[in-house]
Amino acid sequence: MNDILLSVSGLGHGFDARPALQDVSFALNRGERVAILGPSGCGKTTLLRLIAGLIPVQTGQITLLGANPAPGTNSAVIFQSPRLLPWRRVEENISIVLAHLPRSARAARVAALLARMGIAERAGDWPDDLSGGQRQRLALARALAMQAPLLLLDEPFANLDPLAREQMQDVVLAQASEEGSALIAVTHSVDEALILGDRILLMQAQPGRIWQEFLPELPSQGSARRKDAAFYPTLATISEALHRAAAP
Ligand SMILES: Nc1ncnc2c1ncn2[C@@H]1O[C@H](COP(=O)(O)OP(=O)(O)OP(=O)(O)O)[C@@H](O)[C@H]1O
Repeated sequence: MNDILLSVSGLGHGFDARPALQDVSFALNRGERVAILGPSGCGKTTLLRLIAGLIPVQTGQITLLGANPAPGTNSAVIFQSPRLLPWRRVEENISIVLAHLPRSARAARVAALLARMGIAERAGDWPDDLSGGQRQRLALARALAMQAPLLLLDEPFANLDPLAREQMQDVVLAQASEEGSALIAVTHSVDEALILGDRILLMQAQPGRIWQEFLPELPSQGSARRKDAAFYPTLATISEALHRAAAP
């Protein structure tokens, strides 16, 4: 049974009359995970920002179904750089999005998220005193704290070392599963697309559009997928398609 959360239809976007996206349409079910893969400049970030409501829609329609009427509560975006509040301590950077909870529930939730991210002992520190990787973990914790039905990831693991990247991918996937959140992950990496997505939309540039869709059959979840027999053959097939998508 389909339970559609997001519908994107005939979406187009231009900057200074230069087309960045053209006729992008897809739907996303509740709890579904989609990776958006494509060469540099094909409009992945623009698509994500439109879905997040960070830039206004010019052409086409984006509908979040059954959305909470309070603005900003239906999706949580995680960017490549952390975008923290440097004048708030680590724990306050998370509790600020939990103002609707009673104080004790808020504290428990902040503590649980910091522990899950492996930065519990930094709760009382300033963000500027954290390492780059720890700051990104905090940004992930803050986005997950929102318990939004839709998580939007714009390469948030790109600046992490490979081990931390794998850990954070798995934490985000586990948390999304527990909350029943759907996920759209923008990435340049076929490996990351296969780890995060159950469905992969491959885009082409000039103008940015969806070119191919892949539904890899990988029984495991998260980084454990690398052990599935189909993982590397699927990676090879999609890498080849990505090269063709990027060809002039
Ligand atoms: N604010 C802006 N003003 C003008 N042009 C923009 C703006 N944002 C994006 N563009 C242009 O729109 C196109 C798509 O950009 P976008 O950042 O969405 O691509 P992308 O696929 O995310 O790229 P990358 O993988 O390199 O991050 C590019 O040609 C880019 O130069």
